[in-house]
Parts: sequence; structure tokens; C-alpha cells
Amino acid sequence: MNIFIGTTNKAKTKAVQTISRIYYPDASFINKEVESLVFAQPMSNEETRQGAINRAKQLMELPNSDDLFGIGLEGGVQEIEGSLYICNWGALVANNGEVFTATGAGIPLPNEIAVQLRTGAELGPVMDVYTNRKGIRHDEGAIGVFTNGLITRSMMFEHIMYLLIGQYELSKKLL
Ligand SMILES: O=P(O)(O)OP(=O)(O)OP(=O)(O)OC[C@H]1O[C@@H](n2cnc3c(O)ncnc32)[C@H](O)[C@@H]1O
Ligand SMILES: [Mg+2]
Repeated sequence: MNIFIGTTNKAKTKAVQTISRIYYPDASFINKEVESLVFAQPMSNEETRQGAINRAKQLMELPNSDDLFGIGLEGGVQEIEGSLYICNWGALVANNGEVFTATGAGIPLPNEIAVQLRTGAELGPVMDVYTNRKGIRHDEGAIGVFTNGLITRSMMFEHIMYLLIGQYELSKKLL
């Protein structure tokens, strides 16, 4: 049973593996870099959701009977009343082509980060400069930095994984 993961990002991969293993202990994981087909820094809920779906669909273009599903996870931001909120989406594409989607936690970014994103910067590199560290996006992420480490990027995507697998398992029961 193969589970495809549409990224090599460590925080996302950890989330997919941790939650999938609870329900599918025999699963094998295959990471594949796929294009989100949206801008590198999605600037709306809709665009972020579409990026997640695009990634998952490409993973399942030629499924075989041993494939369980493909997972696309995408991070972005959305503007709400003058603040830029982190937004996160996940998509699960099942072997039969059915698509399940879910959204995750969101918090506002400080204005000094938001102004940089509005002029075209990507959150990943901006966070590295802000924290004077490298690869925050593979680790606790912006959400970890701005929640004092309480919710890491991987925990946030774990929640999305529960929402995706829950909907997928329910759909199998209803068949
Ligand atoms: O390799 P992929 O899967 O693309 O992983 P990524 O870290 O680039 O993640 P996304 O493309 O989904 O995220 C879009 C942009 O936002 C950045 N980003 C998103 N969430 C972040 C977070 O919590 N902390 C730091 N950067 C984040 C990310 O680096 C990208 O510039
Ligand atoms: Mg990216």
C-alpha cells in the first residue's frame, strides 16, 4: 500500500507519516516533488486550496491497485481586514480519483512580515531572516515561531491529515 506525498518538505512529510501510520501501519511512503501550479507564495485561501489539489492530483495521475492515496499540502496567506493570516490546505486524492480537501489553522502574521509578502517575497526565506536561522519551513514554521512553539508546522499539518483521512474513511463506509 503506497501513500504518495507531494513534497520533500520535512514538516509536511512528518505530518503525513505520523498520522497515516496510525490508520495504515503497513503503508509505504513515496515522496515526489510535484508542481503546485499556483504561485510559490499563494496569497488567498482559494489559491492555496488549489495548490494542494493540484499537487495531489498529479500524484495520482496513473494510480495502480496498490496505491492508497496521494496527499498534497500547501501553505499560503490570506488577507483579512488588513492583516495577512497564514492559511494551510490539504488534499487527498484516492485511487478512484475522488478528491477530499481540508483546511488548517490560521493566525495573523506581524505587519513587518506581511509588508514583505505583499511586495512579492516568500514566507520561507523571510522567516529565516527574521529568526536568523535556516530552513524554518522544514521545522516549526512561521506558525511555531508566532505561537511561542506551541503549534509547529508539522502539528498543524497533522490536524489536516486527520481531517483528510477521516473524510476518506467515512466515504468508504458509505459505499
Ligand atoms: O517544498 P514545498 O512542499 O513547496 O514546501 P514549502 O515549505 O515551500 O511550503 P509551501 O509551498 O506550501 O508554502 C508556500 C510558501 O510559504 C512558505 N511557508 C508556508 N508556511 C510556512 C511556515 O509555517 N513557515 C515558514 N515558511 C512557510 C514556504 O516556504 C513557501 O514560501
Ligand atoms: Mg513551496
